[in-house]
Amino acid sequence: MIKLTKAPKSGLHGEITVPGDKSISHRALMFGAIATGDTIVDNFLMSDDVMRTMTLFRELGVNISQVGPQIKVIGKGLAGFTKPKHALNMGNSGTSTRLLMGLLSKQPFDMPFFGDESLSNRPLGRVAKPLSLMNAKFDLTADEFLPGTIKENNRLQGMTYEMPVASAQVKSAILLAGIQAEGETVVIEKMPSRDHTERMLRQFGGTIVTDNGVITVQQQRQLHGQHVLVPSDISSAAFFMVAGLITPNSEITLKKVGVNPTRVGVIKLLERMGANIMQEPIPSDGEALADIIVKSQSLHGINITADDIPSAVDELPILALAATQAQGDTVISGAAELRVKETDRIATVISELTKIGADIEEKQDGMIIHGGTPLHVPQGSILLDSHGDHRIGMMNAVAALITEGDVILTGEDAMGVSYPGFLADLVLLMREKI
Ligand SMILES: O=C(O)C1=C[C@@H](OP(=O)(O)O)[C@@H](O)[C@H](O)C1
Ligand SMILES: C=C(OP(=O)(O)O)C(=O)O
Repeated sequence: MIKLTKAPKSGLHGEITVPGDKSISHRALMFGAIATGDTIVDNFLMSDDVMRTMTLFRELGVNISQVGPQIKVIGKGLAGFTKPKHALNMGNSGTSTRLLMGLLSKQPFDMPFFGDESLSNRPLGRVAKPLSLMNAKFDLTADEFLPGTIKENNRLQGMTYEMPVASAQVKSAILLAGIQAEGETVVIEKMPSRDHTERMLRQFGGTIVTDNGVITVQQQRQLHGQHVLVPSDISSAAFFMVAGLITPNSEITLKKVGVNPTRVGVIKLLERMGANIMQEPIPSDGEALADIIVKSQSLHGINITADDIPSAVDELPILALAATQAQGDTVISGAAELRVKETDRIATVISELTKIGADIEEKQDGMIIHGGTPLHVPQGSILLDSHGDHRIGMMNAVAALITEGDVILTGEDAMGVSYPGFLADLVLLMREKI
């Protein structure tokens, strides 16, 4: 439990380097583990979810160590894992679970796996079904949830699969099985989702062809350990972008943020809301990087539709907060995926922001946010709860900056899933301007 005060009248000021990208850190461990030779990772994210993936690979016999500020993974190759002694604990992490169902779908032993309460309510049929078409085998609950078992299997068969949902986790699970399958594996995406798996496979020496939403891989003979530089996570930076925009008199610089085109939806949507967000590109051999500068500005409501969702899927809670401060209505539709994240993020965004005066209507696949509502605590103090969801916890903290009255955050530990030092960084920005 932690009490947050409103931001000072002088606003939020300073420079923040948010931690490494969660999606890319997971994948650096995965590719490092299945490659031969050493992989060195810079700016690796030490958060609860990524540490889960690290622990899982250690249980599979992979040597992973910290060398100064870097992480070193000694690759085992795809056939080098040893049978884990315990059931694999996936914690709260959807990315670990779904990607590893693909990556570990051709191992000579059964692997029981389980997760926490939230993860045990997230759908796995979306990966189990396509992977089963490739001859992978899973035992899951009748509803296709955890706990379950990734079954022993010695043969995968390539296939062509048209994705029914826009999901980088589903796409990545199929590709990570595809690189071990006989024949060709083709994934067809209607809407582009984050492409870190495709980029990293290429970086590790693999062959992959991407052509207008059609992604083709073959069985890969050998991948080679690499040096991976993880950009700062745009999904974490998004909380400070919105904080800077909606807190009067602010100016915040976010350093070396990953601006991969499949991830910059939050910037594009804020620009559509009228924000002027400065990007100073930084030369990079890998994923695109930029410093991002935001100043307080007025915003207006917009329509956010299905096409906008994949590149901003994790940023919708903080965008909803921005919309409460915009002039006019913001209509979010085609976002039913929000209902199957760490929480039902349509329900939890509404439950927390309406406690402090936001005016939001719930829709099955989104919400209508009636903007221009000053946020205030109706009486005494108010508890804003994360519901165990890191992104809801961080949204609550940013809301507190502009809320009149005493806001007490509960369940703030959840922030450690993607950004353990979030509150410390926020407090840094709140120091009076010198
Ligand atoms: O592939 C990834 O690293 C992720 C994909 C997204 O999930 P979906 O594939 O379910 O959309 C995103 O919400 C998650 O935080 C990370
Ligand atoms: C949905 C998220 O992660 P995951 O699916 O890996 O639990 C997230 O980080 O917002």
